[in-house]
Amino acid sequence: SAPSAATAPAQTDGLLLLPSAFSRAECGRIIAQLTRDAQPERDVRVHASVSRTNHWGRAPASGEYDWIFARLLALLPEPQRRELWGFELGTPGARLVRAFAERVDFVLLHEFGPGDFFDWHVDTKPNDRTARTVNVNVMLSPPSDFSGGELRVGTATVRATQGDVTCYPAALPHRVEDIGSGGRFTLVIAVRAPADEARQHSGYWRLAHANHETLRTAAGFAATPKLHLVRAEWLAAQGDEAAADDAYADGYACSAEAPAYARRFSEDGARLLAGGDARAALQHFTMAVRVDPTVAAYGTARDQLAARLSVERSSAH
Ligand SMILES: O=C(O)CCC(=O)C(=O)O
Ligand SMILES: [Fe+2]
Repeated sequence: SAPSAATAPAQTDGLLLLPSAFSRAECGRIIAQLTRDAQPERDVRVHASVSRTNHWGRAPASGEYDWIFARLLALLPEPQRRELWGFELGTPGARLVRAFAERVDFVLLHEFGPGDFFDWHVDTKPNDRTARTVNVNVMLSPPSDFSGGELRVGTATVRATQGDVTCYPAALPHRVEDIGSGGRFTLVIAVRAPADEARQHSGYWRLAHANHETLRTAAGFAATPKLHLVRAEWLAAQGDEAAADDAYADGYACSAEAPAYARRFSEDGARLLAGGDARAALQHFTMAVRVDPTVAAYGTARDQLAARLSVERSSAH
């Protein structure tokens, strides 16, 4: 049988840890169960910044994973079972496991080998219709099996050992550090709300937004283009286009390709101007200046166009 959690789980705004939830043998059983049926799927997307192998599980309601769900629920104390970042993980009683299974969007075994990684991302944003809420992450490999590969969630770095479970909101930026050597297996259990709208009323977005704001002040944020990009997409999903543009600009500006991005904005702006769309051109010139303030010509182009537009505006009155 599995060791039980020695201490009550620690929950911060972004993380809930269930140490030693599964024994070594059970971790092996999970890997065997998930690699038995499905064909592995190599998932390498440069622009989504991921490199890993997926082993997709069967339908969560199939009953195959009930023993895993039952363990998680047994280790979750009642208050957190009822409310984890605004969501209940099932109703108490005999139907607890079945109710939880209905809340599971998918079960997925991740396999990371040497050179694999998973850059900063969120798994859900406002209005994306996924209803995703909580990610449950079971570390299936012992630390001696691989180097690198730490899970980072918001400002926290998770030092999980085999059998440990980490729960966190799917809307909080997270990342798997590059794997140096060996193999890293994790089981991902993606939990969702009964309906997408439920997240609106639960305070889920409010909390997620607070987490994004906290992360923004963390060391390393300012110089990490991908974090700015994730933040920009988050703000855009919330409908805050102006703040999103600022975040995009910050992301381009701190990337190694900043001069090339700025040149592209400048060229696109010139094209838009030639095509008669002066407003959009001004936006592009403004981005060029923000992304690479060292090129004086971008500032000149922006200032001249801004002056011209303001003259046109005042003479129209
Ligand atoms: O730890 C992992 O393997 C993946 C983490 C992740 O991004 C996720 O579970 O959504
Ligand atoms: Fe994720």
